[in-house]
Amino acid sequence: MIIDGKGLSNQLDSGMKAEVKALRAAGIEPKLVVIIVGHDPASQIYVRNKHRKAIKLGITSIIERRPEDFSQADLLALIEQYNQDESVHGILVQLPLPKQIDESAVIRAIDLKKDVDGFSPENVGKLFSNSDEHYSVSCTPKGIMTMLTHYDIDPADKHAVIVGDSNIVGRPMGALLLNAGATVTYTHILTQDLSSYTRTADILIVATGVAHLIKATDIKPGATVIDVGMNRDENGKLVGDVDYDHAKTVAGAITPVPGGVGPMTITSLMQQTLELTKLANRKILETVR
Ligand SMILES: Nc1nc2c(c(=O)[nH]1)N[C@@H](CN(C=O)c1ccc(C(=O)N[C@@H](CCC(=O)O)C(=O)O)cc1)CN2
Ligand SMILES: [Mg+2]
Repeated sequence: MIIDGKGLSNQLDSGMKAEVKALRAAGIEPKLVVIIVGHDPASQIYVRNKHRKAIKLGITSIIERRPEDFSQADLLALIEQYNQDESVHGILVQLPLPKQIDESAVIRAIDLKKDVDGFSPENVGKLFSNSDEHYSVSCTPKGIMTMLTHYDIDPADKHAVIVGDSNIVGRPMGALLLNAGATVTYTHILTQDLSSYTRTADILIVATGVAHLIKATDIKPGATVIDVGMNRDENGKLVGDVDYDHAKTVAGAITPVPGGVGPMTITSLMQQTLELTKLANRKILETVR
């Protein structure tokens, strides 16, 4: 089975469009600000994709582009401007940032109520403690959970193996799967004999940025394989971290690249923008209801 992230993403649009329409009818304009510093070509594509999806759904989208040599102080000031702007519900700073900027200082500067990426220490803490309170979650792992749910792949009592220990994908992914009842194994770049772990995975999440790291022989027959990788091969073609053509003959379910995880990342961003919009306006929405 091929897990069609792009198709699911498009399928979820109509519900979100209706939600935006209802918010606008109540006088509420959902608004997302995306800040991008520098000229990383992949980031330009992702930001453009986010903007297009927002416009399609009726969400107001502002893109703030700044040059490669933009200072941290100026970036913090720009974030503070939007923290103060009550018309803005979500603020996202596209990663990676140029080297002169401290990513964690930038993430901490974003108002918690507008942290649509779920990267703040408070949101991460709530995720890892499986909090009952509202929190945003990193959009890629959230999108993966939405795909698993849609395809009736229940993580409960499954062995999930995470390859790649990033803050954006690997670490929050493991927490979400644990919260859903999976037995989770985190691997690390220092893990020896990686395939001895991957071969025992019922759900295998791969997010390393190493093209074709995972071969068919590294996969347990019937496993669900989620490929978060986005690499350019020698011909400039976009390929994942999984050797898809061979892996799909072994896996029970697998995401393609492109058209798998990427579009669902953007769907999650839109969902969380709407959640934060509703939270910021809950008093108004209570009286409308
Ligand atoms: N502030 C953030 N920065 C980054 C995040 C994030 O969630 N927040 N995640 C990644 C990049 N990312 C979103 O920003 C992202 C990556 C890929 C896609 C996507 O649509 N991929 C398409 C292919 C696009 C292409 O042609 O290159 C696909 O997989 O089909 C969307 C968003 C790092 N930074
Ligand atoms: Mg913060």
